[in-house]
Amino acid sequence: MPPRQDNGRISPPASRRGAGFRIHHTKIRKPVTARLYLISPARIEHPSIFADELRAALDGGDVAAFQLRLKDVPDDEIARVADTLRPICQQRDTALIMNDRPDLAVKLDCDGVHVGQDDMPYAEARRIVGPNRQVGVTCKASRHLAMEAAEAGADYVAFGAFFPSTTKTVTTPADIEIVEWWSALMQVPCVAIGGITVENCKPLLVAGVDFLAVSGGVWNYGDGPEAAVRAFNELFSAHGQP
Ligand SMILES: Cc1ncc(COP(=O)(O)OP(=O)(O)O)c(N)n1
Ligand SMILES: Cc1ncsc1CCOP(=O)(O)O
Ligand SMILES: [Mg+2]
Repeated sequence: MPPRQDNGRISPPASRRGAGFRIHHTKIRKPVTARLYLISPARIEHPSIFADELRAALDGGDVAAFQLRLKDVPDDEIARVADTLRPICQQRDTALIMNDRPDLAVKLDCDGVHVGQDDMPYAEARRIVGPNRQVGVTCKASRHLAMEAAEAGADYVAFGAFFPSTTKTVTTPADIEIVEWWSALMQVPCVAIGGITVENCKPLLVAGVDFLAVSGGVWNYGDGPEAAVRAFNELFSAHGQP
């Protein structure tokens, strides 16, 4: 007989656990000091080469989440990349978040999904991923969208873009003041995104942001991704000290 889990669902032995069988997913919880939420490059041509880059980045320090954001890429290619990167994230307790696609988040055993306003409503994403995976929602610069998403049950709300981004050029500009307002009033964690770098992130930390979502600021950092993650974490610790 396979072992029973607390919630009564049957789970196969660890040796036979594959995609879709994990019940306990890595959660993005409200942190005491800010944490890094890493976003993948939009294309990953060679998963095994990128796997080494990701390992190095995660060796630089704490990373709460890694979002697989592959744009205009066929599902089988996304699956190949996810299968290569999933164990790396799991070993380090970094939540693996699928961008745009709740169906793939389930199929590829991710810890959650991120949906934007043009992807699908929060409720639809939640229906697809169920209660145990995380759902984050893009709220751009809108207090209204953020309150709506949080009220509906989103695990985090994302504001931005705070700075010009070379990763996504068409964005809605957001003011740091929205982070200040959100973190003073709300318990649901907030993520800031858009052109964030080691050099420009300090005002977001001062405003009380929970997570910094960063792509170019890590992958294109002069001294490499590992140094970038280390530098972000040093800023988080310095900011967290009284
Ligand atoms: C953490 C986080 N915040 C915002 C976004 C942007 O999502 P969306 O508006 O759907 O744009 P695309 O990323 O799909 O181009 C995000 N991906 N992650
Ligand atoms: C997905 C997304 N949404 C708003 S800006 C952005 C890109 C984030 O990447 P970068 O950190 O390189 O600006
Ligand atoms: Mg999207």
